[in-house]
Amino acid sequence: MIEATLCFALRVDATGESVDDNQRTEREVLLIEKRRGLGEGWYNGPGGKLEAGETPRECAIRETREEVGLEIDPADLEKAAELTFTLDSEIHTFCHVYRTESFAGEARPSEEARPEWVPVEDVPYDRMWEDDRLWLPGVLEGRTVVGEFAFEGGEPLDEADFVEHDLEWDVTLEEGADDG
Ligand SMILES: Nc1nc2c([nH]c(=O)n2[C@H]2C[C@H](O)[C@@H](COP(=O)(O)OP(=O)(O)OP(=O)(O)O)O2)c(=O)[nH]1
Repeated sequence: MIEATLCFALRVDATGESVDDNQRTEREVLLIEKRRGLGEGWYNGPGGKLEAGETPRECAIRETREEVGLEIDPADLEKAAELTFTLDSEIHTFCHVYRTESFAGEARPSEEARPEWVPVEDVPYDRMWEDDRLWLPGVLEGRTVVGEFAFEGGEPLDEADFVEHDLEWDVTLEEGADDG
């Protein structure tokens, strides 16, 4: 089983667009266009596989730094979801999902990722993993979720068929003892 992470950074953008002379503010999420590996060409949050000895929280922070150059304090990461992806009835990947509204630095591209701030209302679900439209909107609203997503058709996971899912919302997500 692969253990992996995703990290969704959120900010409020004052667009300055006037609606009846009121300044409109818009929440934005930092997505990446993945340049290689699993999910290449699709949008996702920064993230990736845990390295040996690393906690999920440390992994989410490292991957966000490596892929887009933002620095996040561990205390500012909020656990938002735990997602299990099965492939042909076996657990393929367990993914820890975090969100944060506090970070330092400006997003910059890397070999793995092209970052893009996207209005939360305009997330390009048609260019993402098929299951994301089921859980990411709630996560971006601040909810928590535990989900299981079944894929069939053999490796690689991103070419398999998404066949069924189960979601439990607004759960308390326990942090592991080493994932403080
Ligand atoms: N949003 C979303 N992300 C997913 C799904 N399934 C899935 O594995 N992921 C994530 C978990 C990981 O963050 C990422 C895959 O890990 P990765 O980016 O390290 O994979 P890779 O093959 O590119 O590995 P590497 O070469 O960088 O080592 O994709 C899904 O259905 N939706």
